[in-house]
Amino acid sequence: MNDRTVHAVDADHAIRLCSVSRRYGSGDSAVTALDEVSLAFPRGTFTAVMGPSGSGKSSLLQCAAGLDRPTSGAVVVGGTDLTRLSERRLTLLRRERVGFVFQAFNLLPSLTAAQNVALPLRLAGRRPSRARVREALAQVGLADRARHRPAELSGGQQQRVALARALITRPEILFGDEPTGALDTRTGREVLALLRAMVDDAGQTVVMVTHDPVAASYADRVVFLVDGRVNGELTAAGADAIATHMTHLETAPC
Ligand SMILES: Nc1ncnc2c1ncn2[C@@H]1O[C@H](COP(=O)(O)OP(=O)(O)OP(=O)(O)O)[C@@H](O)[C@H]1O
Repeated sequence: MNDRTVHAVDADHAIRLCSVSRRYGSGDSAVTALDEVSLAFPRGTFTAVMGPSGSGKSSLLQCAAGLDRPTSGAVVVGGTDLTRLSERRLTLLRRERVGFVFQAFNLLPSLTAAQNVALPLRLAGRRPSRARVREALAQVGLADRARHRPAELSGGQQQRVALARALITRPEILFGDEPTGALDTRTGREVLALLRAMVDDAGQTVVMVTHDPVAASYADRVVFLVDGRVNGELTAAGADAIATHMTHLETAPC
């Protein structure tokens, strides 16, 4: 690829992983969690990452989000290779250009919903306007709960506050690690519908690790990992087709 092609590719993709490997430990106890994974996540798309336990899903998310450094390979976010950044610049990039939601909502209990949402901007030394916080809460349907503390909100509402907090910096990409794992079925579906709407209406890029075929069916594309390698993908697939594929991966002989 020449420079011009590289720029064109990066304009179309929120993030690219190029031959990313992550090894833990050394010698006899060394584990290869990711083995030369190359993947691109086009802007404005929703990707689910699935695979058997231990296949490398969390390692992939951690490396892609700049929370962990690959042993080798490159992670390119908006034209910047994360693996070459100093810790300080990596922290800044993560804070401003990447959003996260986890299974645990990780809200600060003593702060109101609005204060929790404003936190990433405050940590970045910026003073968030009330309008911007209100807009983020309205985006997740919680405009009327701004002054409530987490204990006064349902699990689904708390996860929506966490989503608003992740989106307040207008990140290039939003990562979710089992974001509906702690929610009941109906509430989980509401959060998934919200993620889908963020992609369709706001052009957000979303990458989500999940074990749930129904959750994965909200995505445009499902990428499957096995033993730290990409092992196929499905596009616009329903939950039944995704579940069948997963069963096949889990029962296939090595
Ligand atoms: N800090 C670590 N030190 C050593 N090995 C690790 C570490 N983190 C992960 N691993 C190993 O790397 C491999 C991939 O782990 P990872 O957590 O990425 O898988 P996963 O697909 O997310 O699993 P699960 O679905 O069970 O959460 C596993 O064999 C795991 O034991």
